[in-house]
Amino acid sequence: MRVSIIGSGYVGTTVAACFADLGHEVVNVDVDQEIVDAINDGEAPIHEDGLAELVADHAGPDDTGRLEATTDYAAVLDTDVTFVCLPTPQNDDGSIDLSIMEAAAEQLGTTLATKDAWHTVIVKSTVIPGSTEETITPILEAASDKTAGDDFGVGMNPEFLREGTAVHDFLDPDKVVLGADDERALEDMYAVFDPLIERSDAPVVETDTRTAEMIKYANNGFLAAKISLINDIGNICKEFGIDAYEVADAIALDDRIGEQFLRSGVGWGGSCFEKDTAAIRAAARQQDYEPAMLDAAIAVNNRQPTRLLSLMDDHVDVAGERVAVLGLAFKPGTDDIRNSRAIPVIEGLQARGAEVVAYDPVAIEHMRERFLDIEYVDTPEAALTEADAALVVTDWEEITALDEEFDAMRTPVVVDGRRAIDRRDGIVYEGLTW
Ligand SMILES: NC(=O)c1ccc[n+]([C@@H]2O[C@H](COP(=O)([O-])OP(=O)(O)OC[C@H]3O[C@@H](n4cnc5c(N)ncnc54)[C@H](O)[C@@H]3O)[C@@H](O)[C@H]2O)c1
Ligand SMILES: O=c1ccn([C@@H]2O[C@H](COP(=O)(O)OP(=O)(O)O[C@H]3O[C@H](CO)[C@@H](O)[C@H](O)[C@H]3O)[C@@H](O)[C@H]2O)c(=O)[nH]1
Repeated sequence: MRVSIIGSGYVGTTVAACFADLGHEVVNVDVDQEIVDAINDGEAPIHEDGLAELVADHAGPDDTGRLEATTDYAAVLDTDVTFVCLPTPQNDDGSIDLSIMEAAAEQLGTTLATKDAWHTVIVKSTVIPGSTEETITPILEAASDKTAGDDFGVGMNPEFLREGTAVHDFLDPDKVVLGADDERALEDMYAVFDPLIERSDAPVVETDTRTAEMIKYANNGFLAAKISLINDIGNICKEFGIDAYEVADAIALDDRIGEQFLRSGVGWGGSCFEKDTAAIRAAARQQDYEPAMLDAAIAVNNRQPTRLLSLMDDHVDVAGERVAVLGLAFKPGTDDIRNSRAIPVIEGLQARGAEVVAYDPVAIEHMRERFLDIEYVDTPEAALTEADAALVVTDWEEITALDEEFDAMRTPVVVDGRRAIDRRDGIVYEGLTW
């Protein structure tokens, strides 16, 4: 199959490299020349485990020739299907901002106007139910002067990969959701996904585009709420002096609960949970429905960094004192700091007049753009030296391995938001939920 992919970020580049690896001929279309040049040089434009190898295998000088990139939308004309992997950010009121999708649909439709053969467009971006059918398809029809279902197909295929394990998640998914409103579009989606379905044995969910769109929000809403529920339970455990991790291990033995996403602590961050829960809440309110559970999930998540800071306040007044923040990325394995819990933690420290010194193995450059006026150091030891408190925000391996490094602190108060550090003599240790 010849596949074009509009948007070459976390999702678009991963999907393109994986499809090339599965034997398809793939072209990435992106407005960013640097990203396009990187791919054509055989280099991954983002940091994802296993991605550099795949891009090097299929694009660049000694490649299989199955992956290339361009800024020119005309490249879609030489392909059979187009995946749209563009950003779907939020407006100030939390609702979805579809303007990037709309502009791209217009450009794609105008390009497809000159194609005589059938073509299928598949929305992979996370979009509110009805967006593909009521917004994207009419723009494609108007710009191409063609009719969906007769001249071209439209599908919706939500993506469930996680940052940090994107290549693995894409190649070995728990499920593949194929949403289509016409038979031919569904056939094209199968033609692209068959090698993946065969290799991974993943169950396929066949549905319409609106349901496919909702499945993505339900998936993320459920996972975000699951973490908030274990955080709520964890906060109660802490009040009773009970270890929430021991409780979580026990409830995980119930198949109906399962063991994943039961790590309580400073809460969820990242590019998706916040914007997707906000977008589906806003959409629900537009339908006059009050999404009480999702509201609560967000409220609990916002509370966790405040609880971390107040546990620190119980032991030390940090005004004018040095405080180490260990971990800045929203989770280990990525340099992404979008909605990282480190942001409210640093804001809280600054509000207390603390001198903040931050460490992260890969995310410092990104955080420097957010906070110019704090100190960044290359090692956890440097952050801890002469510190009056240490706050653990991301459970990187080099942070969980810390031990005697805490001896260099002036006042050894350690408040752990990720259950990364072992309690031991010589430090005043507070776990957020244990
Ligand atoms: N990041 C994730 O882990 C993840 C997982 C599942 C789903 N999603 C969803 O997938 C979508 C894409 O997310 P992402 O994280 O890959 O975004 P991203 O910001 O990493 O990448 C988007 C890319 O689109 C390019 N772009 C912007 N406007 C363009 C245009 N008009 N034409 C061509 N290219 C253009 C940008 O240059 C960028 O490279 C979003 O809807 C997101 O919610 C993301
Ligand atoms: O038990 C847990 C599990 C995760 N987290 C936190 O939750 C956040 C999100 O983690 P994760 O889901 O692993 O990362 P994402 O890359 O944001 O992936 C989510 O968002 C993507 C974008 O929509 C979806 O595709 C994925 O399925 C979904 O897991 C991070 O801050 C984690 O530290 C916890 O606090 N406790």
